Amino acid sequence: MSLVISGTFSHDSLQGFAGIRLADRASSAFVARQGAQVLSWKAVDGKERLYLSPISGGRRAGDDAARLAAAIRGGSPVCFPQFSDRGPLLKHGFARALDWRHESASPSARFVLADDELTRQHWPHSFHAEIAVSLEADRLTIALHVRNTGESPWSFTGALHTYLAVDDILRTQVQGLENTRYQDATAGNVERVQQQALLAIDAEVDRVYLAPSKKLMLLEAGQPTLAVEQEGFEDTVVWNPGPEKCRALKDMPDEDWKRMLCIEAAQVARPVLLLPSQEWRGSQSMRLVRQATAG
Ligand SMILES: O=P(O)(O)OC[C@H]1O[C@H](O)[C@H](O)[C@@H](O)[C@@H]1O
Repeated sequence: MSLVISGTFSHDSLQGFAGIRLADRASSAFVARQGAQVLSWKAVDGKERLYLSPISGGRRAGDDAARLAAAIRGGSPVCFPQFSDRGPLLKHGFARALDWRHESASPSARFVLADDELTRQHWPHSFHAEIAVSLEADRLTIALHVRNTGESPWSFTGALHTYLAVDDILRTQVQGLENTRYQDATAGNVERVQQQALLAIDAEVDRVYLAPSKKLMLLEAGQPTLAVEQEGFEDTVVWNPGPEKCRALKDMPDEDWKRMLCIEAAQVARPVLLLPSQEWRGSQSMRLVRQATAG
C-alpha cells in the first residue's frame, strides 16, 4: 500500500476559476470549486498531465454562484447523475455546473454536493455526493462517493471525464482494450469489438467500452507514460472530438484535439440503483510511469 502524502493546501485560482491547490514538495494539483473539478495535476517530473482549454467556459469571480454555470472544458469533470445525453437530464448532469463545498484537505481534498431547490428542479431526489482528491508523488486519485439520503430509490449514471494532456494525439495510443466490446457513439451506439492491442487516434473517437480491463496504459511516441486505473465504475469511455467536431466546439481551440485525450471512468450501460441509505463508490487514478534512465 502506498502512502498518501498530506502536503499543504491553499485557496487559489486557475484561469479565473476559484478552488483549492494541493501541493507537496514533489507534486501538485488544483481542484476548482465548480464541479469539484480537478483542473491541473503535475507529478514529480513537473509536467502538466491534464488538458484545460485556454478558452473554456465556466464560473469565474463575480459570476452568480447560485446558478448552473457553463461546463469547464478540461481537467476531470464529474458527470452526475447522468452520463452524456443518454437520458432526459442536462447533458452530463448538473454536478459539473454547480459549486461544491470544500470540506477538508488532509489526507485528501474533499468536496461535497447535496440536493437543494435547484438540483430538485432538475432531478427530484435527495442525495449526498463527495469527491475526494488525493495526491501522491507519482499518482492522482479522484474518488466519487454517492449516497441516497431520500426515502425512495433512484438510479444514476455518470463518469469522471478526465482530459489527459498529450503532446501529439497522432503519436498517442491506448493499450489494454484488446478484445473489448464497445458502443460506438459516432455510429448510433452500434456495438463492436476492438481487435487491436493498441488504439490509435487520428479522427473522432467516442466509445463506451463495456466492462474493460481496470488498468489501461497511455503511450506517447511508443513509450508508456501514464497508467490509468479505475475501481467501482464498470465502463470506460474514450473520447476525442477529432478535427471537425473540435472546430464546432466554441470553448476549445480548433487545433487542441491534438493535445488531449479523454479516458473516462464511467458508469453508462447499467445505471446504479440506490435504495434509501445505500451508497456507491467509484474512483479513477493516474500514475506516472517513469522511464528507466540509461547508465
Ligand atoms: O461537450 P461535452 O458536453 O462536455 O461532452 C463531451 C463528450 O463527452 C463524452 O465523452 C461523450 O461520450 C461525448 O459524446 C461528448 O461529446
